[in-house]
Formats: sequence, C-alpha cells, structure tokens
Amino acid sequence: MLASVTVRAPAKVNLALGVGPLREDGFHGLATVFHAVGLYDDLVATPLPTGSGIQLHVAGEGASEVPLDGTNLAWRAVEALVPYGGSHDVSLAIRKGIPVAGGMAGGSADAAAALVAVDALFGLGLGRETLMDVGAELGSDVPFSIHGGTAVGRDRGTELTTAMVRGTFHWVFVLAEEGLSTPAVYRETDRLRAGQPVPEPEVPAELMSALRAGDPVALGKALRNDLQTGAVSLRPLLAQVLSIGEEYGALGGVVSGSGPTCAFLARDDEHALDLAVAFTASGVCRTVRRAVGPVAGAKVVDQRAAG
Ligand SMILES: C[C@](O)(CO)[C@H](O)COP(=O)(O)OP(=O)(O)OC[C@H]1O[C@@H](n2ccc(N)nc2=O)[C@H](O)[C@@H]1O
Ligand SMILES: Nc1ncnc2c1ncn2[C@@H]1O[C@H](COP(=O)(O)OP(=O)(O)OP(=O)(O)O)[C@@H](O)[C@H]1O
Repeated sequence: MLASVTVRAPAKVNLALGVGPLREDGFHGLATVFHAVGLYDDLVATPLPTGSGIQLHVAGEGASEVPLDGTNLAWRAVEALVPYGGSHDVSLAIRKGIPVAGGMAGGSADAAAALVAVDALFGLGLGRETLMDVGAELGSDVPFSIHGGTAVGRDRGTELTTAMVRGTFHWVFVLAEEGLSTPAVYRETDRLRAGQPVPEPEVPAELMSALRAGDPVALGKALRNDLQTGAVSLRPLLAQVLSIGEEYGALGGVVSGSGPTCAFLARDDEHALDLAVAFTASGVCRTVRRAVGPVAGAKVVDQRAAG
C-alpha cells in the first residue's frame, strides 16, 4: 500500500447539450459533447488506521458550500469501492479550483478523483472502464470526469465515445455569485417545453467537424445547450452575460451545463485575456477564469511510497 496518492481532476463544459424528453427513471436522454478544461480540483488520499472511517477536508474556492458528510460525492466514491477491495479508512483532502454548483461538474470531478486515488492507493487494478461504470452510479457526469478529453455522451451522459479533436481551444469562464441546482434547471426546462414535442436529441454535425478541423470560429457558432433557456429563466442576469460576450467579440458563448457559469470561446490566448479583462470590468460576474481544452481526465499526479 502507498502512503498517499494525489489525483488531479478537470472541470467540463458541454459544447453541445441536447436534452430529450423526461424518462420514467427521472433522467433525460442526452446527446452531448463533453470537453474537459484546465480548471482543476486536487485530491490527496491517505490510508488511516483500521476503524478510523472516512475523513474529509475541503479547502479552496467555495469550500464552505461543500458537504463534509456522506452526501459528498468523493465520500460516496470511497464507499463504492469497498466491495472491490477498497477501504473505509481513508483521509481525503480536496482543494477546489472548480466552481461549486457552477455547471462544471465539480462534485463529479471529486468523485472521479476519489475513485482513481483509492484504486491506486490500495492497488486495486480496476482499470478506467470499471471505474467509469462505478462512477456512473454516483452521478451522470462522473464517467466523463475520468475519461477527459472531448467525448460524445449519450443515455444519461454516461455512454461515452471519444471525439476527434485537432489542437487546443481557449476559453473564458464567467462565474456567478451563486450556484444553480442541476435538478431545478432540468425541471425548469421541462416546464418551459411543456406541451411541445421534444425530439430525441442529436449531436450537431457542424460541431463535430469544427472539432476535427480545429476551427474555433466554426466551433463558436456551433455551441448549443438545451438547458440554457431554463437556466436563463431561473437566473435572468445570464442573458446579459451572454450578450456582453457577443458584444466583446467572443467567437461563441453558452451556459455551461446546468449553469450558471457561462463559457466563451476565444481565438487564442491573447483574445481570451482581452475578453477576461472586459468581463471583469463589466461587473456582471463574481470572477472570471481562463482555461484551455481539451485536457486529460482524472489522473494520478503524485504518489508516495510507505515508510
Ligand atoms: C447538466 C449536466 O452536467 C450535463 O453534463 C449533467 O446532465 C448533470 O449531471 P450530474 O450533476 O452528474 O447529475 P446527476 O447527479 O446524475 O443527476 C442529478 C439530477 O439531474 C437530472 N438529470 C441528470 C442527468 C440527466 N441525463 N437527466 C436528468 O434529468 C435529474 O433530475 C437528476 O436527479
Ligand atoms: N465534492 C463535492 N464538491 C462540490 N459539491 C459537492 C460535492 N459533493 C457533493 N456536492 C453537492 O453537489 C452540489 C452540486 O455541486 P457541483 O459543484 O457538483 O455542481 P455542478 O458543477 O453544477 O454539477 P454538474 O455540472 O455535474 O451538474 C453542491 O451544491 C453540493 O451540495
């Protein structure tokens, strides 16, 4: 057994998020394109003496809003691996760099990080496919947080196919004062669509070809999110954020997942910096972050041998 394992897990943005009708199991069928971006949560896992149980520490941005009990997704990830040879006796120290309740899969990143860390710490040798299957039971975004890169997600967002992408894209993320609840945004989307036919969602072909070509201008035009209208309905300020992005010359802008973070695509690093400065000056947001994508999924970045 190792003395400690450190795992870094990325945030995501949905470049396209097609949402089908509400299913009987309470979920919606999705056709989405996940894209992992370079905002990270870091998790350090350390084994504890037998009988200690799970100990959880959370630091960093928004840490006070993160639960420290058995509802925390990282805690649940540790429990999920006990039947596979893991242990309840683990300390997890999480440093959050992903906005909490921001639509960027922060909790899912922590679950993914905990799965990868416990697998390495106890030498379970489960492999990423098994970890993704276990992760799907914890949350719909968890398999992608392990997968990373850019991938098409179907079913609940859990059936992943790697997408072909050329080059790197430069993003600006505009963070809100307060988070939005994912189930509330899905509910609002259903409410606004009530009485209208909802087709089975599809991944836009023009978005996939923009990714293959590494063409940011075409990608900017192809960004889509069926949850955006619902998120804007719950948080009208987001309409202003999106129109400021357009005014300042972003190649495209979209609400990230269930929001309220908004993602804007820039031509290059310099353009991203200009956009970030303009958003900061506009006063419509809490803070602004720049990041590139795609980046790798949850991975071990440090491990210490015992003794
Ligand atoms: C908005 C996205 O981030 C886009 O990737 C995800 O669909 C949400 O993924 P998540 O936060 O991991 O969500 P889960 O914890 O699996 O589900 C939370 C709630 O979101 C709604 N939900 C989630 C996924 C999905 N395909 N359909 C849904 O309707 C359901 O009300 C569910 O009870
Ligand atoms: N490890 C965790 N980190 C952050 N939030 C967590 C964690 N575990 C559970 N939660 C709970 O989950 C809620 C959603 O947080 P999270 O940061 O995952 O939202 P999100 O990024 O909008 O999720 P998604 O994009 O997957 O819909 C929080 O309000 C918090 O109560």
